[in-house]
Parts: sequence; structure tokens; C-alpha cells
Amino acid sequence: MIKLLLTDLDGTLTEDRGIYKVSLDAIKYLRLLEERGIKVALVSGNSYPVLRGLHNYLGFTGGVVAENGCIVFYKQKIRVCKPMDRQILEEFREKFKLKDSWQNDYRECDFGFTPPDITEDMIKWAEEKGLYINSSGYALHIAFKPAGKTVGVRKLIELHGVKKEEVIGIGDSLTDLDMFKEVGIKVAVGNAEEELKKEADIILNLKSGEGVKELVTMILEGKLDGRDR
Ligand SMILES: O=C(O)COP(=O)(O)O
Ligand SMILES: [Mg+2]
Repeated sequence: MIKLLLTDLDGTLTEDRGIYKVSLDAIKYLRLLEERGIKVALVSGNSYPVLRGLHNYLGFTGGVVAENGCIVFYKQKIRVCKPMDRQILEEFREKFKLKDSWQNDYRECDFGFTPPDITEDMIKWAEEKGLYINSSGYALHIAFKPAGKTVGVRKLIELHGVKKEEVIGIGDSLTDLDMFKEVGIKVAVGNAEEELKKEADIILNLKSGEGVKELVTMILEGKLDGRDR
């Protein structure tokens, strides 16, 4: 039985990848799950204040995994990664001529930069410094290892006291590969990155928010029953 649904934000709850407008249909359908007793949690690279605000105002009760796994909230706020070093941020920004995400003022461990394209040079630089590096398609992210959605999702599931098999996760980008490692059912929206689709148990027909609606309909119609047992 599914008890907890983890959803990514950018590219998943939005109307499409690359835009910020949230799909109202996706929210409406996720609330139907909440009414049936399935908790919804936001698992994203966005900062804690942004996600905590959305979580409350959108009517979700499953909590939040912010900063790509580094900050977890469910009844209490827990930081699970090492705080970032300002000098490293400066070096990354200068060396690769990047722009800070406006949310960097509100971040502790994982920081975001644009443009969102990762290069081989960046990966090499991050490896040498023991840093996690990834792209959500919206922003480049760096944090001290261990980081990534894996560490935060593991903590959130522990706080809920549910089994991995009772958790379903939906996403669109490479950062969601880390979420997939910790959930029983892995779902990719129709317009997700090919690499994520390869790892998914379910690939939706529809893109982003419409895909979320498609998945919720499947859950409510009992189409996933048995899959998680
Ligand atoms: O880059 C971001 O902060 C957005 O990431 P998300 O797709 O995990 O919501
Ligand atoms: Mg995303």
C-alpha cells in the first residue's frame, strides 16, 4: 500500500520543464491523495524556505526534502549535509562564469547556479574538492559529499517510519536518480531526461504536471496495487 508520495518540484509539478509556473491540476490531484490518507512530500533542489512555504500553502503534509537532500523537514527541521564554504562558492562562480540563484541567500549546504549546463571541467573540479555536482535542468548544484536527494529521502522515510515499498517517487531530471534509489516505485514524467526514464518503473505518457495528474489517477484507480508488494 502506498503511504507516501515524493514529488520533485521544477519540471515535475510545473506545467513543463524549464518553466516555473506550477500546474494547478497537479496540485488539485495531489490534494485528492492527501484526502485519501496518502501523504505528499516535496523533494527538490530548491531552498528550504521556498519548499516549506509551498508545502504548507499547497496543502501537503508529508514534509520537505530541500537543497537536493541536505535539509529535511517533517515535524522538525534537520540538516543532513555539511554547511557550504563561501570560498568554494566564490571559486566555482568565478572559474566557470556562473550566476548565483536568487535562493542562494537562503541556502545552507547545496547552492544553485545558472546556466544549468554541466561540463567535464566542472565535474573534474568538483571531484578534486570532494563535492557533489549535478543539474536539475534549471540550475547547477554543488554541495559537500555526501549529498544528493538520496541522503535526504532516506532521512524523511525514517522520520515517517514507513517502508521503502510504501513510498512512490516522481521526477524529471538527473537529480531524481538519487531519489529513485530510496523509493519502492520510481516514476518519470513523459518529458523526463532519458537517463531517468531508463531507471523508472513507470514512464508516464504526459509531461510534467499533466504527468502528475496521470499518476494520481492511476493510484486512485488502484492500478498500482500489487506493484509495491
Ligand atoms: O534546481 C533546482 O533547484 C530545482 O530542482 P528540482 O527539479 O529538484 O525541483
Ligand atoms: Mg526537477
